[in-house]
Amino acid sequence: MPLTAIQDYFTGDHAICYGCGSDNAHGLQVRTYWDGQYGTFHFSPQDYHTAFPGVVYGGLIASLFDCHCIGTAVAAAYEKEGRPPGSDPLIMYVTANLNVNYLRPTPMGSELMLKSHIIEQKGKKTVVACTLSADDTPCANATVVGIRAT
Ligand SMILES: CCCCCCCCCCCC(=O)SCCNC(=O)CCNC(=O)[C@H](O)C(C)(C)COP(=O)(O)OP(=O)(O)OC[C@H]1O[C@@H](n2cnc3c(N)ncnc32)[C@H](O)[C@@H]1OP(=O)(O)O
Repeated sequence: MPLTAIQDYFTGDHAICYGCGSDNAHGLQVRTYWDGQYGTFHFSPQDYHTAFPGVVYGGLIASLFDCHCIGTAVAAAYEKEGRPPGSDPLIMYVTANLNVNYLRPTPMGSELMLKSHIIEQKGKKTVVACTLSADDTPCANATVVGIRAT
């Protein structure tokens, strides 16, 4: 697994995203570690991320999927072009579609693991699938359609 997350290569206007921007002090700080096959991200929900007692808020989960999957699309695109991550010209994707299945309540108090992989890379479009697990139990999964913006 790389030591640097794909989002850590982003600067300026590309580092202000609420989900993953390193310059956004109020953001979620999503970080995607891409190993060429999977993207991995760990997140520990805080007390204020709750929906109701003991259960993580679903909108937060959607946000984690969103930025982690877009980060996966960006990292995989650099790899496909044989270029170092973050190198110019910058590769950036935006979310066209985010589809989340909530399989069971996601417990507060556990570290969450998101694991993503590429389903399709074709033209401007990349489709990414991701599973969110707590204590090795899948709690939600998602499919994200990313469209290349730059
Ligand atoms: C360095 C990094 C920095 C990164 C800096 C940090 C970035 C963090 C990113 C966070 C993620 C976000 O929240 S991004 C913000 C939320 N998203 C947005 O605001 C995007 C708003 N929507 C748009 O701008 C537009 O609709 C686009 C760009 C998504 C698509 O418009 P378009 O360019 O006209 O696309 P178009 O040519 O028609 O379609 C291209 C392909 O995508 C498919 N497609 C288009 N829309 C959809 C859709 N909703 N659902 C499924 N598939 C779709 C088409 O079928 C086609 O597939 P085919 O025929 O080729 O098979």
